[in-house]
Amino acid sequence: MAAIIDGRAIAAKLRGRVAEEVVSLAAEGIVPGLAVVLVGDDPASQVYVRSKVTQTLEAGMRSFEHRLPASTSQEELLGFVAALNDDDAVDGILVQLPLPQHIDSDLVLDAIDPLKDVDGFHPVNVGRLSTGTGGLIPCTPLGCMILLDTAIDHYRGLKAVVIGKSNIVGKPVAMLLLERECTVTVTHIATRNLPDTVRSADIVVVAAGSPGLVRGDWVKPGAVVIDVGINRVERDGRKVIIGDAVREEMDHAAAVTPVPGGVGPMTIACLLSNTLRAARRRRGLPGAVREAAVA
Ligand SMILES: NC(=O)C1=CN([C@@H]2O[C@H](COP(=O)(O)OP(=O)(O)OC[C@H]3O[C@@H](n4cnc5c(N)ncnc54)[C@H](OP(=O)(O)O)[C@@H]3O)[C@@H](O)[C@H]2O)C=CC1
Ligand SMILES: Nc1nc(=O)c2c([nH]1)NC[C@@H]1CN(c3ccc(C(=O)N[C@@H](CCC(=O)O)C(=O)O)cc3)C=[N+]21
Ligand SMILES: [Mg+2]
Repeated sequence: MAAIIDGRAIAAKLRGRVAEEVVSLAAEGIVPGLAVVLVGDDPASQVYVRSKVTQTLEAGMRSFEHRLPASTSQEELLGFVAALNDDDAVDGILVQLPLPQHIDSDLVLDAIDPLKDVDGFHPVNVGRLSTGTGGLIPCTPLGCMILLDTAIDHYRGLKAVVIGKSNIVGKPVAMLLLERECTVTVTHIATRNLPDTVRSADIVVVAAGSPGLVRGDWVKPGAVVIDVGINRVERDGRKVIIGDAVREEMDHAAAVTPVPGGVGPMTIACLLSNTLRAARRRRGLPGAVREAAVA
């Protein structure tokens, strides 16, 4: 039987460590603050933003929630981000994606102060990740690595296959695996013979947004499967959330992450840990939780 990696429990532990560090920073008069900006009323985004706000407050940090109408212009949003950059109470800025069609999200991400970019999406942080020179690391990839660490002792030389090449998951998780000296293959919609490519993997990270894409016979016995996919589907007349891998077919894997309760909760815990890290860094204090979690 494959081990089920308990993302909820691991995320709760990480949030607990963040909360402890927040307490010790408070003794120095520092309270980290996270600003979350939501433009429009995408229902999934509203759910995520609510969890982020609640968990930020539970960790003892300040939360600044900004809900802007879908009609917000690009100029207005850029002005808003500039104000958050200048606000000393704000250590982290997250602009929830996707943004409405009429807004160029690359321009918005470019406008965020890299030191406050807790999503790790600014080109400076993307560059820092690719050169291995510090910076803020995207939350979902970071969460994937923390979960992988529970199942893998030695990454060096392992074959990792990443399904998906997005800027927010596929590419950065591939960079982190490469940093650990895995041999990394990044696949996407044009990849030929995806099943055979996946069959060669010791580590599979799937972030395609395609429910049930990865079948049991794609997965080598003893491989570890990290399922990033969040798909809302109807099953037996009920709305449920499932991942990109068929969990029931993964018994021969060494370990798999469930959906829900796997990568999702880690994403938010890593957001809190990045906010703490940004708060420390901005004040010239040495690093925070991340070093301990992903050495
Ligand atoms: N758990 C969490 O915290 C998070 C979960 N997610 C979830 O992860 C999934 C991916 O998110 P995101 O990266 O933003 O999505 P994107 O849609 O931006 O990227 C999906 C990627 O998967 C590739 N892809 C899609 N279908 C296939 C297929 N059948 N075969 C091979 N490759 C495929 C696409 O290829 P191509 O580029 O060629 O089109 C693309 O590179 C979604 O379900 C999303 O909801 C996302 C962020 C956080
Ligand atoms: N700027 C930006 N940063 C993001 O990090 C970002 C974003 N935009 N846009 C959307 C995606 C998606 N995302 C998730 C966060 C938490 C869960 C999560 O907590 N999932 C739980 C609950 C799932 C549920 O019930 O909906 C779970 O998987 O167990 C999932 C997905 C962050 N994203
Ligand atoms: Mg895309």
